[in-house]
Amino acid sequence: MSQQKDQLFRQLTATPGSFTFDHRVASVFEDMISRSVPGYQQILQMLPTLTRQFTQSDANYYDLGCSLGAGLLAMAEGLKGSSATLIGVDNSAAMLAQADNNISHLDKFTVRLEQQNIQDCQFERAAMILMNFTLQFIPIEHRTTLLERLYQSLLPGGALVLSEKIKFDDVGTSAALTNIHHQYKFDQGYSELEISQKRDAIENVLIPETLDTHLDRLNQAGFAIATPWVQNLQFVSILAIK
Ligand SMILES: Nc1ncnc2c1ncn2[C@@H]1O[C@H](C[S@+](CC[C@H]([NH3+])C(=O)[O-])CC(=O)[O-])[C@@H](O)[C@H]1O
Ligand SMILES: O=C(O)C(=O)Cc1ccccc1
Repeated sequence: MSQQKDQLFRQLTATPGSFTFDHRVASVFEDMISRSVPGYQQILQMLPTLTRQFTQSDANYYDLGCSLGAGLLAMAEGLKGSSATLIGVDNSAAMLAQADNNISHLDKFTVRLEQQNIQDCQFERAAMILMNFTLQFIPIEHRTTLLERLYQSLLPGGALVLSEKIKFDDVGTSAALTNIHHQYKFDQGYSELEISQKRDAIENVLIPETLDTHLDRLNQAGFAIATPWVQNLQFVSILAIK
């Protein structure tokens, strides 16, 4: 990946809610997400194992909001030797242009990238669906319908891996974890100005919900099992099984 260091928020330019997945974000995204989301690498590291566990024959493996393709690469690693179709969906052309480059060596599998809003996609015969920090960008009122459609598209025993930034009802808990997260970003080399500008830019763009809201929605959608399997501060990954 020809990625650069994320310095997008060094200048005083960000306006509230201005964050978009344009070419500037795409060109630094790997660095941005690694230094902003504690536990991101930990989730990716375990994905081959999860994928291996949920492999089924003649099935599809989706990465929704695939960005640069990190989830597709991790799932492909778990699928070694099996016949499978990997499908990455993202609505950002800038992200997909780089993803295309990053996945070009995966010639053992059928791999497809689709530039689409995931709300408009058809899904079928899914053994595994990954939504690694993507649902948080979908308007709340559309999340239930989307998860119900994902559930319908999964094969019996299929898995949804849903990673999200979550919020907390308790003010004290929320403040404590937010402060540690800011300290984490500071320790990763972001300045106070960068941290506060990024916070403003993603306000009302990234809309977190509580863990209970996510688990309730998954149960409502029909999932037999829905459980967090990784949590690092306010970043949680849920495993839901049909
Ligand atoms: N409606 C939508 N339709 C399609 N794509 C969307 C939509 N909304 C947002 N996106 C896309 O979802 C991705 C979210 S980033 C995922 C990281 C990746 N999963 C990773 O594991 O590296 C997470 C983050 O930035 O916090 C971006 O590439 C958007 O273009
Ligand atoms: O940077 C943050 O504070 C986040 O919450 C995570 C994030 C990571 C990448 C894009 C948008 C949000």
